[in-house]
Amino acid sequence: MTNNKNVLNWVDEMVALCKPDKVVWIDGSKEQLEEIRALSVSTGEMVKLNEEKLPGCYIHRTAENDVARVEGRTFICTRNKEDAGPTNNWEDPKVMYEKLGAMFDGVMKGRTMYVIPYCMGPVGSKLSKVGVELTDSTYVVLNMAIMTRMGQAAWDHLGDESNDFVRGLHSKADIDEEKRYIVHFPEDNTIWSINSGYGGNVLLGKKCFALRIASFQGKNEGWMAEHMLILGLENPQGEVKYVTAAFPSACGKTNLAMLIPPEIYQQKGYKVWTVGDDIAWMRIGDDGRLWAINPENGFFGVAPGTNMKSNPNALISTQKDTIFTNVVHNLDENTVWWEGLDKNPPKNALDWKGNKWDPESGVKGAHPNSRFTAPAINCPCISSEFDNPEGVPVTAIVFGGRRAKTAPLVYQARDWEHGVFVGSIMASETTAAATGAVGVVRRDPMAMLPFCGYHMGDYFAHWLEMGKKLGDKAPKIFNVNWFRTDDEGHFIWPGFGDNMRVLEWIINRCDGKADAVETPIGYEPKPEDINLEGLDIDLETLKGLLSVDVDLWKEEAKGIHEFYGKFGDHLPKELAHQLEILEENLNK
Ligand SMILES: Nc1nc2c(ncn2[C@@H]2O[C@H](COP(=O)(O)OP(=O)(O)O)[C@@H](O)[C@H]2O)c(=O)[nH]1
Ligand SMILES: C=C(OP(=O)(O)O)C(=O)O
Ligand SMILES: [Mn+2]
Repeated sequence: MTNNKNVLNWVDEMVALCKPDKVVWIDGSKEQLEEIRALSVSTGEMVKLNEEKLPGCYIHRTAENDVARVEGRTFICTRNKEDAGPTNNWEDPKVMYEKLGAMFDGVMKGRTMYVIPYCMGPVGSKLSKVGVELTDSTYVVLNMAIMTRMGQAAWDHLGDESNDFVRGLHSKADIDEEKRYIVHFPEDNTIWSINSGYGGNVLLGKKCFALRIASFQGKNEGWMAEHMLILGLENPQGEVKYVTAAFPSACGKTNLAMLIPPEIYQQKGYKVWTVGDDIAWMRIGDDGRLWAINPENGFFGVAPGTNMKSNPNALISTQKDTIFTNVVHNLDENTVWWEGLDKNPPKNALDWKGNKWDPESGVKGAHPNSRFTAPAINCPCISSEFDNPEGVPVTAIVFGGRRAKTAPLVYQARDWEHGVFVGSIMASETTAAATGAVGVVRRDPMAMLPFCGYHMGDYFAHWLEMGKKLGDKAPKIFNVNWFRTDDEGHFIWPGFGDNMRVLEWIINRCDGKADAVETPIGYEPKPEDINLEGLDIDLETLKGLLSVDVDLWKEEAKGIHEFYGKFGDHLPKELAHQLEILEENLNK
């Protein structure tokens, strides 16, 4: 399938280490994938769902202790500890290779090793990169087949000589949490993942390659790998402007990427097109603008809360050729269910643990981080530019997170440098996407805290550097918060489709068509410039959503000082200066 010696030698080496009984090279053909599906049904790894209602769909359950990313067991192994920075777990690569080498030794005895070639990004694009994942899990093969452009095309993209591919090794040997490791060796383009079967830990093209390894490559090669959705907003004249947005895991990327505008906007002819829902790779184009591609080929979305009202495009995307993980299995219909799908939980069903489930019991049927893996081509609003090797030009970059108070509905950075500051001080409540407490506010710069493959201070410097190169062609930078709550803890802003009203202001700002007011933290809309037509939110409530509480922000500034302190002399002086400006503004 490939004559690339770099690939062949490395596969030989890993086969010698893992000692599988059999090695199967994945060509991505329909026949081969169908065989693997049948195999995975025969071993109980997956259950085939109702072919009439959910054609080509399967359900899978992970182990109960293996349902989310494990940040405490995720490592960046650079030769110098300093290069991994204060926000990553680190170990000496030699020590880690030895330790994990012992765990991988013979781990695939009696098992099959699958060799998965995949291309991140459109095949043939200058922005795309190849990875190879070796795994003993058919679930991984079938998910990678949805999430990436997998098979022969990837070998063709790589060519016979290139050594520029990411070497991924995964085994699901033992599900003991204490033996679980998700390890990156960015200097060797290598990822080793052992003893997990959860998507974020084992679909190595996604967070491991497309963010952690790629961010490191981007720093060295002059581009950016970001935890961002990409959407195209079409106006009534048929012009499309592209927006990227970075929100932490389970904070609304997939939903915003597939937004359906409210009725009044649809009537005027506004549309949103999805280019990507999780990851953006961005380079400066020949025209000096920033261009983005989505390196993925599918959606690994959070199931709970997805329904025909909140996100019909996502739900429709899951109606065929989809793999569901850790959702409720409706036994009468052989279909799936999750909290927030509809008001009719199935009576005869298994919960995400595989136990008989009683919807009246008060126990959740689906895991809060249960997921669907759905092909991008299923999405009714997939962009015509999805496969464009050039990508799309970015007009605006949006940061955001879950904040019950502090952050207003939307504000704009004064310039790129201030925008980098705004991204760097992002904070958000933790979610079920990673193990650990949920709802605790933590700093998560650019939504990259768990995904930056090098020193985060140097990452900020890279952002500043990109801004210098982009000059006046740089996208405008904004911050949003859909999650402000009232005194009873209810979300004030309706969110979802109505986020269109905020996007409209953002695009109008970029076009020089909307005014703004200056606040201590940046530019905000004049309340009357946010269209509230058809909403039961009055101008006073909107003013509340836009308010900047100076006392809260003074506290915030203290927190930023503390956070910045971690980065020592890696913190760019521009950001320290921006913090001074913020404090001056707050004390005015
Ligand atoms: N209140 C509110 N919740 C939202 C909004 N957008 C998404 N969510 C919820 O946030 C959770 C995660 O959303 P998702 O789009 O899957 O996040 P992702 O992991 O960043 O892609 C789901 O429970 C959504 O229903 C919004 O605008 N407002
Ligand atoms: C795949 C994941 O992504 P997200 O929640 O950002 O969609 C994850 O966090 O495991
Ligand atoms: Mn998502």
